[in-house]
Amino acid sequence: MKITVVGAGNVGATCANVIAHKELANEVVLLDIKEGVAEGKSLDMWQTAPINMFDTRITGSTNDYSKTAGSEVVVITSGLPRKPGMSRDDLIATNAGIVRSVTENIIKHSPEAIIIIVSNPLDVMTYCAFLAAGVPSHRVFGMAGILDTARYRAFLAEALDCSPKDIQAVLMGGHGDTMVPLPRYTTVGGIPVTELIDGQKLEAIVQRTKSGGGELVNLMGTSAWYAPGAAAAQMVEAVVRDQKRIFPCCAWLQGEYGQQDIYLGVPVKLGRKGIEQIIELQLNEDEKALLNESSKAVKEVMKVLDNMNK
Ligand SMILES: NC(=O)c1ccc[n+]([C@@H]2O[C@H](COP(=O)([O-])OP(=O)(O)OC[C@H]3O[C@@H](n4cnc5c(N)ncnc54)[C@H](O)[C@@H]3O)[C@@H](O)[C@H]2O)c1
Ligand SMILES: O=C(O)C[C@H](O)C(=O)O
Repeated sequence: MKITVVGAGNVGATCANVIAHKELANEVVLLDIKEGVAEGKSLDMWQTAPINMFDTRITGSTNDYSKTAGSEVVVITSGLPRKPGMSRDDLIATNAGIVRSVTENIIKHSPEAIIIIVSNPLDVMTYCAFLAAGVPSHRVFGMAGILDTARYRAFLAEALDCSPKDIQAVLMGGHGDTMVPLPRYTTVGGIPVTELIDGQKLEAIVQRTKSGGGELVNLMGTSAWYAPGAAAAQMVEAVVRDQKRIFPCCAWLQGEYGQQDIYLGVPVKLGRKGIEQIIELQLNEDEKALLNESSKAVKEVMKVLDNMNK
């Protein structure tokens, strides 16, 4: 088993580190365009192996895609992160070109790979990779929902003074301000969250979740990496261990939820084949309206990409 992580920046390096710690592969290749960065970080990580007791071999490469050949799973994190005052959508002009060329190189050397996109704006970069890869959509999907629900679950655990392990949640829509956390599908040890917290507090947590990425950008001057890296690694784990886990992921919709030809966050089953099932919830009218609003926002950014590709 060989896994490649493209982009050895904050998210990519964190993701590769988690993959190695969990021994999800025999080999992890970290690739970056910046001379020496991937080699340096992978050497540093490899030197933690005798301390942290793992034997996954981590190697680095400066843009030599032949080193990634035969990868079974590839995580793409290459691209600019946003700075305070920017939206994720502002990154499209730079990141679309990066994601397209990276995907083309990856698929040339690993035609059977499953590709997980992390670069922002997430939903549209996943669409961009899908177009560039020319492989079935169950093999190209994006990471956002695991991160967004992790934030939501962490905020709830704090408010309820309980373990985050006991909080289960679903969140749908695009990875932006229009994302749709779903309190009706949130439980704490099997108990509906609405029975444990008052409506106002819950609404405040929903709002904080929607701007959770921006909160961190404002604190750090760049975007988050520990939770994003761990979230992408959790998706890799579900695939390589064929766990058939149910996660919210950014998936290509062909009629599900009334959405056509769009990458959007929905609950899916993740296993060795990638997205093995899209799960359709019976949303109520309010939830449907929020999802439609989010889909509209993503479609607007997809149009920008389509115009760039003309
Ligand atoms: N989906 C999510 O939930 C989520 C979460 C966090 C970050 N992100 C996004 O992930 C991306 C990376 O974030 P980061 O914090 O790691 O940024 P970073 O700047 O720390 O790292 C990005 C890396 O990409 C590399 N890179 C640029 N062009 C490349 C190319 N053509 N080929 C190979 N490598 C290339 C850069 O050299 C850099 O090392 C950003 O677009 C960010 O917005 C998404
Ligand atoms: O907020 C960002 O720009 C990065 C990422 O999408 C996040 O949610 O942390």
